[in-house]
Amino acid sequence: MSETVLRVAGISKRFGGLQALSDVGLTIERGQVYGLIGPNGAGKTTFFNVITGLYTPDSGTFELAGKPYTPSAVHEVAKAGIARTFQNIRLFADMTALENVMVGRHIRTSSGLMGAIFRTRGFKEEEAAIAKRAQELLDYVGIGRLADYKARTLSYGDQRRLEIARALATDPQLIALDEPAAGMNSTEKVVLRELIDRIRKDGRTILLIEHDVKLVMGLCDRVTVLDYGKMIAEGSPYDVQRSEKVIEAYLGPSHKAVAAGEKQ
Ligand SMILES: Nc1ncnc2c1ncn2[C@@H]1O[C@H](COP(=O)(O)OP(=O)(O)OP(=O)(O)O)[C@@H](O)[C@H]1O
Repeated sequence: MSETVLRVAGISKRFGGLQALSDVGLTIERGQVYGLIGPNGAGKTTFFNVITGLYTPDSGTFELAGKPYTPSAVHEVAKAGIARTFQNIRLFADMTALENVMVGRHIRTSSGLMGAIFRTRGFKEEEAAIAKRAQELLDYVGIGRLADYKARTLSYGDQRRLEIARALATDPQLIALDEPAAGMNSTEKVVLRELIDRIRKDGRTILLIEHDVKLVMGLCDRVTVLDYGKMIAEGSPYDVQRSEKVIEAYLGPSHKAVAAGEKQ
């Protein structure tokens, strides 16, 4: 039986005179890769920012794993179980790859500030466990050998993978990836696709904003398409690619020919 991880409804967000989101809602089931696509400025990142507590919506209801949640603060949202990456990579540039992942893990630790100040035995044991888990996650995303390198020295593709490792470190119910393939070459995209597939197979649930239509259509179970802040389609990749509204607003007429060709 399917189990809902995220259910949001009626999200609206206005910036001055601009209605960035109008009555947007979606439901993501456990184990799905869910795609959010649309033209530039459609409201995808605003949606991410709302569900992760960076922006306060004007309206909307939120439920994570069956419990209502209020995305009021980023830290609280991470604790509740949503982790994310950013379109413009946000790593601690002068910390090592390992340390960056350890930071993600710290929201699940218990020793607290006093333990850190007095370096209690409990704190040291916890730190060792966190470092071990962080190394495992670096290995998992394929950059284990770079653990001791400063984040800023990593290639673009490796920095994106490091962001994913850091997000996974919080043991999220839902991992939200904001354009993970941006700036990647085709080889890096293949590796990324395999990684996202593996994360899903290992039981995680993923929300993906991505402009690479091939990647989205190949990976996602469901897709929502936004245009000017409104939902213009929701469904399987197969159906969404054939929606007239989506072709007109986003995919373009050449895609229509491709989709028609596939049917034959
Ligand atoms: N903090 C803000 N203040 C004012 N306007 C904003 C703010 N954030 C986003 N917007 C506007 O809201 C609209 C939606 O932007 P958003 O970044 O969510 O789109 P997007 O679909 O993520 O686009 P892209 O694919 O280019 O990243 C745009 O017109 C943008 O200029």
